[in-house]
Amino acid sequence: MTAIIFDLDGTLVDSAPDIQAAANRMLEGEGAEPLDLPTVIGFIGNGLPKLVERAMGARDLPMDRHTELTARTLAFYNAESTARTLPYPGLVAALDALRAQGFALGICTNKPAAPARDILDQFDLARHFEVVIGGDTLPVKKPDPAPLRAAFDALARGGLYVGDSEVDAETAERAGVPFLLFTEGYRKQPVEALPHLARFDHFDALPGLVAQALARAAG
Ligand SMILES: O=C(O)COP(=O)(O)O
Ligand SMILES: [Mg+2]
Repeated sequence: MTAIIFDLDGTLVDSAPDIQAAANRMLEGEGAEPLDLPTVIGFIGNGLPKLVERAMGARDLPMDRHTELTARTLAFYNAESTARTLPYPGLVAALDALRAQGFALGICTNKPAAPARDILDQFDLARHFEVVIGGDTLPVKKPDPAPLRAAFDALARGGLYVGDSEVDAETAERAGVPFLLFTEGYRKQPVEALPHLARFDHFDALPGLVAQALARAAG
């Protein structure tokens, strides 16, 4: 049996507006101007500590202040991680179809594991996934391949990675795993710039694409 591991932010759920709200509450506390949504989307992908660093921009940020602001942003986010977040259209039907075909599903995200699980619970998605590796599950984050390898190891099988970003494409490449690119997420560059076996713009297409991709990866 094959495993399919998914990224979370910008892949399964459009979560940027809640991330923006948490970042802006932190910035407000610092007396700083709020960030617009495209700017925040550009900061997503390398995990929350990196997002806080980017949100604070050129401001002097010693390590203990960074730790404190990251904790504060995470607390704001944990308190409200789903108010403005939505799964992408067709997601549940695609997950049902993949599980009916016998695939084991998992998550490998740079989002901390606690809010990742809250989001999965809130949208009744948790039942689809046998493993959740968050950005704070291991000492390293994507694009280090270790979190993705840990997800496959937990399911004791190989397979495909599905994600939306440069970070995901690099992670898959470094892990030696075929990558499927969801094109409606938070990617910064054109699709051609990201190594991928195949891509899709709606979850209705995913089950068929997985079958094709596995045939191509095998052939
Ligand atoms: O938390 C982030 O920066 C990105 O999260 P993701 O890995 O689910 O896209
Ligand atoms: Mg993502």
